[in-house]
Amino acid sequence: MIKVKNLNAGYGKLQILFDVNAKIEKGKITTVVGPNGSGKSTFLKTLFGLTKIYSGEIIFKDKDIAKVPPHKKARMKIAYLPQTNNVFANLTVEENLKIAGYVLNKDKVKERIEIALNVFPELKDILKRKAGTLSGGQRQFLAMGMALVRDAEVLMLDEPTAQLSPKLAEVIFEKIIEMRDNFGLTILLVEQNAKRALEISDNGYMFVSGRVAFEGTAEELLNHEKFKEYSLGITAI
Ligand SMILES: Nc1ncnc2c1ncn2[C@@H]1O[C@H](COP(=O)(O)OP(=O)(O)OP(=O)(O)O)[C@@H](O)[C@H]1O
Repeated sequence: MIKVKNLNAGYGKLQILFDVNAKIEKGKITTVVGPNGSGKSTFLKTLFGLTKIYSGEIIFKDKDIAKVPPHKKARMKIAYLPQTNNVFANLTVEENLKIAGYVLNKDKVKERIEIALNVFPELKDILKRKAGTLSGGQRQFLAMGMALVRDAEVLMLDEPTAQLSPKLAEVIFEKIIEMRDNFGLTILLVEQNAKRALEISDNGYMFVSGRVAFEGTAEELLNHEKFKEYSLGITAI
């Protein structure tokens, strides 16, 4: 679905990603893990067009979209959910859902909101609440629901379980699985909760210092000696 070729990117002159090659397969969950500061978030931002790309290609549906700006990528059904500020705080839950579907016609928006509320029934009772007053978990449900309203094909999630209780984190992981299995979404996930994230994933990448240190099926990563050491905190890699 998305093929990343020899990607070099960063912020201004500060290069963060070095020669990254990756394949994000259609209808699968791909998780990026790695130590703090290894460039995981920068990778997602780069795919969405929010950093400076020095060289390399991002192939999506046979086209190089490396230079396509974020608003056009959104129209190409690529959704990016940053860690924070992923909803409009001053608008209600309902307004957020409606705004997510602004490019669709009215009937279609209604239909998509219904679909989103079926996946996130937790939102049904809080439709009139301002998004800024929601708990972390509710906000995450809303942000993911908005991506469903938009009918996104690719969903890039930056640490969706950050600061959530283990129980709520588990609910988010279940929703991610549901979005893959029931809607065929292609999901790219960055997670601190590396072990659990890989357990629900098909494929994985381990980033170290802005480079792909190793890659494989999620199972291969989970069983990789280096990954075991890293997740046990024995080595910083
Ligand atoms: N807007 C920015 N401008 C300049 N440097 C930045 C910016 N955002 C991130 N960086 C730097 O890029 C490097 C990689 O950060 P990034 O957030 O991509 O790592 P990460 O692997 O997602 O880390 P974490 O797990 O801590 O979120 C860090 O050194 C960080 O300080």
